[in-house]
Amino acid sequence: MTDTVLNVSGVSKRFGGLQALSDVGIKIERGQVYGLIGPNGAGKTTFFNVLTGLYTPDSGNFELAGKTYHPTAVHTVAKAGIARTFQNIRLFAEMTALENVMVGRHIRTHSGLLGAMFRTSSFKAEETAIAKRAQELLDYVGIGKFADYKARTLSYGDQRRLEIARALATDPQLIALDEPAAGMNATEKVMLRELIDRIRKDNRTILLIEHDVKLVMGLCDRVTVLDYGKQIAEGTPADVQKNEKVIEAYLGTSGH
Ligand SMILES: Nc1ncnc2c1ncn2[C@@H]1O[C@H](COP(=O)(O)OP(=O)(O)OP(=O)(O)O)[C@@H](O)[C@H]1O
Repeated sequence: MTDTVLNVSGVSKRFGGLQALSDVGIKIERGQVYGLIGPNGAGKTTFFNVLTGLYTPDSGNFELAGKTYHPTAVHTVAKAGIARTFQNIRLFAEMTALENVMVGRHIRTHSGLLGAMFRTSSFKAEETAIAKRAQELLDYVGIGKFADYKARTLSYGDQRRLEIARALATDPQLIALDEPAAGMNATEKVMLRELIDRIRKDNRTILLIEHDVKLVMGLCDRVTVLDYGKQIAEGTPADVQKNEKVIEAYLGTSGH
C-alpha cells in the first residue's frame, strides 16, 4: 500500500504579466527523496514558496498526509507538518546551535508563555526534554560537538546541517530543502548526500530543489523538471535524463 505524504495539483502563480507556474502538480510517497530541478527562472523557488505558505497561489489543491491544507501562512504550513530550509541560510546567528534546534522543537510543545514566565515544573521538565532531543538531533546530523557554538561561527556546511536539524526538530511529515548543497565543497556534498540518505532510511520524506544535477540524479527517487513555469517531465532520474524536452531545456536550445 502506498502512503502518500504530499499530493498537490493544479498549482498556478502569476506575477503581473509573468506566468511563473502553470498547473504544476507533484505527488510524493513516504520515504522518498523527490527532486525539483530546472534552469534558472524555471519556477522552482516560486513552487517552494507557494507550498510553504510564503506566496499565495492563484490556484492549487494541497494535501499533506491525506489532509487538505491551505498554504496561507508559513506558521500554518509548519503546523500542518512541512519544515523547510532556505537557500540563504536563516539561523539565529547569535544563538547556539543547540538553542537553534530547540526553537524548532518548541512548535510541538505545550507549556506556552505562562509556563515559561513562571518557570513551572512542567515547563522545566519540558525544557530538559527539548534540550535532550535537540542534542540528539545535532548528533544525528553530525555536529553534536558544536552544540554550544554560536550558529554564526559554524562553517557553511555545518550551518546547513544545523538548519536540517532544526527542520527535523518539528517532526515534520515533509522536509523541504532549498538548495542544500549551494556553496558546499566536494567533501561537504558527499557528507550531505550521506545525511539525506540516512534521513530517507529513517522513513522520512524529502523534497529538494537543487542546482547540482549530479547530486539530484544520484539521490532522488523521482524528479520533476520545470521550465518557464511548466512541468516538462516527471519520473525517475533515469527516465528524466533521457527526456528530449529536458535535454533541450538544459542545453539552452529553448532560449535559456
Ligand atoms: N516575488 C516575485 N515577484 C515577481 N516575479 C517573481 C517573484 N519571484 C519570482 N519571480 C519570477 O518568477 C520566475 C520564476 O522564478 P523562480 O525564482 O521561482 O525560479 P527558480 O527556478 O527558482 O530560479 P533559480 O534557479 O534562478 O533560483 C522568474 O522569472 C522570476 O523572475
